[in-house]
Amino acid sequence: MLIVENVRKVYRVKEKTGWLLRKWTEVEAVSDLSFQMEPGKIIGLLGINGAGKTTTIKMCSTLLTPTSGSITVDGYDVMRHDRLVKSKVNMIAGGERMLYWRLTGRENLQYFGSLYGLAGVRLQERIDGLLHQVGLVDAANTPVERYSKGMKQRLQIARGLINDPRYLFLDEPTLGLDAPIARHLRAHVKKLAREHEKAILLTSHYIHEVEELCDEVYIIDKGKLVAHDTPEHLTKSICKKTALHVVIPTRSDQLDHDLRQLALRHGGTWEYAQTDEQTWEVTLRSESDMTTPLLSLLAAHQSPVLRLHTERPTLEDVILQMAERRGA
Ligand SMILES: Nc1ncnc2c1ncn2[C@@H]1O[C@H](COP(=O)(O)OP(=O)(O)OP(=O)(O)O)[C@@H](O)[C@H]1O
Repeated sequence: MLIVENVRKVYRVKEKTGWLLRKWTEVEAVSDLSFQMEPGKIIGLLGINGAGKTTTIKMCSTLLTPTSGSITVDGYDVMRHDRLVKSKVNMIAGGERMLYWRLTGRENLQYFGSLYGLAGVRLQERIDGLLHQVGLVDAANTPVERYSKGMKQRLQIARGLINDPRYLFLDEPTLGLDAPIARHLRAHVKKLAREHEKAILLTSHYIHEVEELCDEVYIIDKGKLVAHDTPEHLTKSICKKTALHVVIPTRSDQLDHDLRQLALRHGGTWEYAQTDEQTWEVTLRSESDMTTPLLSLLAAHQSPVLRLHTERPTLEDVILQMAERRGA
């Protein structure tokens, strides 16, 4: 297990206060944060503002020292046993950083492997296995500058797995990738957790990706934990309202009145939108299901129903709602 307990990180920065005057100020990037990562599970770390995600990942992977609190990896403190911890963790970032473009895919992996003390036959076998796993065997001896975006990202994965880490941090792994490549990569991430028993922490601005992959989600704002739950529970507990959309051919004053009454009785809201010259879309939002009373009401008005669909809230709605509440 990787256990983060009451961790705080304060950066000291020099600020200009006058023509030649400078003073030191403190920025609290992470405040009293606690969470856990366990093999086989994917957790999401989502931020509302410049929330402290990167700072947290850097502390967990020994690149930054926490100001206070503790981080342990399989019982080893990240600062006191940093060499041992380094062999158990790794990070994969999105975009095109962290690779040497002039070197081939294989040479990149040889270089990064050597940083972990790997060499000889053991390193070659590991590289062959990883190139196979990410589908880059044929491109192994091609310079990375000739790789497509998707190939570079697959090489990033191989690089992140070079030390066979138990704990893997994925920082925006699908940033800038086309939809089919991103989908392929998500499937690979799932496999790493479910079949290879990796403990994965994912940060992503693509909320649907978090919803699809993560077993649990931690939401942080300005370094503080504001919510922790499964994506489903978070959605249910924070965005309770389901939207019911119905398309009808006519509207009348009496129908408007009755729809308003229906929405009020269910503690919900209602609105109309003209979809084209002949049709109207009514949207009713409420915590309770209004499908049956709505259909009865429309039947009583002898109004045909051209289309009806229900829209359940998503994790994206949760984040937007939280950001609005906190004035982000
Ligand atoms: N080296 C640094 N020195 C001073 N302040 C920093 C430093 N790195 C980050 N910060 C500040 O700490 C806070 C958290 O930054 P961090 O990069 O961890 O957030 P983040 O959630 O990764 O943001 P984003 O999603 O925008 O990358 C921000 O207020 C940022 O300005």
